[in-house]
Amino acid sequence: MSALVELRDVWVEYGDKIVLERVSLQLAEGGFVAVVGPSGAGKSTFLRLILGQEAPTRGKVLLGGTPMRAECGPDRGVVFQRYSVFPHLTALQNVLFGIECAGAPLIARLFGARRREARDTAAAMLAAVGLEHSLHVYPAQMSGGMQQRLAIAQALVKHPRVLLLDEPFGALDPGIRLDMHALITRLWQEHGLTILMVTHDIGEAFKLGTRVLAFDKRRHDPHAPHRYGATVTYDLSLDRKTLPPPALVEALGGTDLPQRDLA
Ligand SMILES: Nc1ncnc2c1ncn2[C@@H]1O[C@H](COP(=O)(O)OP(=O)(O)OP(=O)(O)O)[C@@H](O)[C@H]1O
Repeated sequence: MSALVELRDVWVEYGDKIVLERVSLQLAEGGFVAVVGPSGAGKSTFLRLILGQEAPTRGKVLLGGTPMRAECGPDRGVVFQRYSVFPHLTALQNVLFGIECAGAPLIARLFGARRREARDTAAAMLAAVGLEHSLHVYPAQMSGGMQQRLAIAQALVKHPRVLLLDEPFGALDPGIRLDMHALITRLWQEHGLTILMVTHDIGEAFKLGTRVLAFDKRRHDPHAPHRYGATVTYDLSLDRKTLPPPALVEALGGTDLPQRDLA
């Protein structure tokens, strides 16, 4: 069986600046892959490649064995750290909009029984993320955690083959982050999702991921930092006993022990 996502010797360059180089990897269906690396290592660029927002300058990106279309499709959902939701729409309207776009791409509006069905689906998705009492609330009236729950509902309602999360919990307070960890783990298990999550928090990566990818530069030219790009420096499949290698913790400038359950 082919991998859900495959990168073959992918490079991303802007002019003479190399951001990513020689990235080859496969992502299996059903995995929860956490992506870490120092700031500027190309983690978001990697996510944008899989989202179809960015095309490789060399190499290939395949989705389900076929070359990725250079556009964001409904088969990929995305949640960013902030601003993933439409501020002028209520929670229900935000999620409903996603269903209407998929069901009626030209006018983004459904009518009659189809609209009622879509409304029920949107309300059920909001209940699944714990927002059943906030259907008619606007994002500006919500806490950061509620907005991220809404963004996740909005992404999931289209049943994406891959859910891409770019620092989704980075702006949240520690307690709310723990609630969100529990939520995303439950949704991943219940919906059989394939998740790719960028995080700056190595503890979060090792707690949630079934696999951790670290991006960094293998080669440096101090006189021309743009000359070499980042690539995958660690690719770790995790079981419950896996701890981050000390060299990786040091590379990320962190000393925190991961919160992985080692019982
Ligand atoms: N459109 C662009 N033109 C030129 N350079 C770009 C462009 N987009 C990204 N870059 C550069 O690519 C590099 C990687 O950026 P990217 O945002 O992918 O890194 P990152 O690992 O996600 O960083 P962070 O952890 O700080 O969010 C950076 O040096 C950035 O300046």
